[in-house]
Amino acid sequence: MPPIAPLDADLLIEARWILPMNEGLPVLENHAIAIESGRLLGPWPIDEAHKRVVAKRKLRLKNHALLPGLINAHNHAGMSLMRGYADDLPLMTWLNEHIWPAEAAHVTPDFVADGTRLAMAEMLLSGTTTFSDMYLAPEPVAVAVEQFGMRAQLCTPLIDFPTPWASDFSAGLERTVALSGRYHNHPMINLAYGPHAPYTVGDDSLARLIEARAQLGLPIQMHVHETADEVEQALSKHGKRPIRRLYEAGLLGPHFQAVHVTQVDDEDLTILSDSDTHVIHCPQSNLKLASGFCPVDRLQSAGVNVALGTDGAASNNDLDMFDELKSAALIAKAVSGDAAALPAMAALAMATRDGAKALGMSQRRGQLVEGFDADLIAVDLDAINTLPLHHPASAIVYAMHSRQVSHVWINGKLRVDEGQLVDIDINELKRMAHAYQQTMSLPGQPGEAP
Ligand SMILES: CSC[C@H]1O[C@@H](n2cnc3c(O)ncnc32)[C@H](O)[C@@H]1O
Ligand SMILES: [Zn+2]
Repeated sequence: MPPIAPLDADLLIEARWILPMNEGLPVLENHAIAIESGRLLGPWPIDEAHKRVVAKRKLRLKNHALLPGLINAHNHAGMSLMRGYADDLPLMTWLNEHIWPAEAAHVTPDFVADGTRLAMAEMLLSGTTTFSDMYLAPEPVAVAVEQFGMRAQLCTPLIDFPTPWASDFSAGLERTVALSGRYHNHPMINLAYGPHAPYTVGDDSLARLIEARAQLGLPIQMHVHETADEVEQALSKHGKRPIRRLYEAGLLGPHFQAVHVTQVDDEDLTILSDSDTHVIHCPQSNLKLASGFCPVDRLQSAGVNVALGTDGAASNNDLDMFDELKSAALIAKAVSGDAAALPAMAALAMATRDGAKALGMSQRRGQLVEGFDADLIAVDLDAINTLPLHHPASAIVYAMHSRQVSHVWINGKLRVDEGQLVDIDINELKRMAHAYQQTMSLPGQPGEAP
């Protein structure tokens, strides 16, 4: 047998554990993985890796686990500047009386860019490499995403009333065409349509969206069945539940990402499963707005792909996907009455492989396997709260804190090194957030008697 020619690599990472999140691969112990030109090589046992790879640099992470970068499948990144702005309210009061008036008063393209930069710093430090965003000015978000070196699906805001972005739904569709021309085949940015919700998008607009999609073929992300009230009001207004209305309009399918989905009857379940529609679960936002509980176990048992998102920082109030996946795992057990529901590996899959599937990226992201994009993170498990360590997935999901994220690579580039952002001035971001705190100060807060 002729000797195998060694492979060149930019970096070889040795780790105590690797969680490839591939259905055929177990958790690997004392393995190494390499990065070459933004792609992954390996993984192999450490000894074999040294024989196979000639690397420009090597990194030894002896107490760490490597896993795919987390995928936050639903966010409104610009809303980070509204963190804590209107707490302890139900969804429609929160939106109608607080958030939409605040957006009308404060949201400009600069506000969206600044809020997105703050959000991306928080997401990078807590291990997110890809996020989906639906907010009021996708153009400055795209510029900020390129600056920070993250990956994003940008959902263009489409709603039946004027926004700072577009005068109406049709104008939003036209701007989507322009944006998709600019970012077609972009390595870091994907576009999607972001019709806001069934209660803000009428039947005419749904029909226009279907016509428009026939040309661009983009995915669609929409808030759907967020609360019981939404479903009841739709029954009075349209005589059918929103999932049936969207299905009859011809909108559902493997390109459709339904966010929240706390209300699911048997017919909804059949529609979602038969149409291969994806569900994006946002457990902490649903808890905080008292919106309800997404029946993750029932959906997954019916074959529905469920991804995970934080929603915006105004309803969460953070963008920490490790925190989110722990909440998802615990709530799934309580809601189904089954402690075996959503075990640790399945919760991690929701935040990685299943997120990639929902966003149409599963051929290249969400797993640590040869040829996939080098979007990966290291977590240091040698901490008081993760010892003793019987199983890395258990430690990561049930005990770890996101401050244990030590390294983040996206497209092979180091974005977090030893827990610090690379090439991003965190103090400048803090000063910017403080400045918005002054200009957006709320009457009577803080310190006002309750
Ligand atoms: C059209 S841009 C997005 C729009 O959505 C609003 N929003 C933020 N969080 C939620 C939520 O949980 N349900 C419904 N709408 C939400 C946001 O404020 C923007 O106006
Ligand atoms: Zn949302």
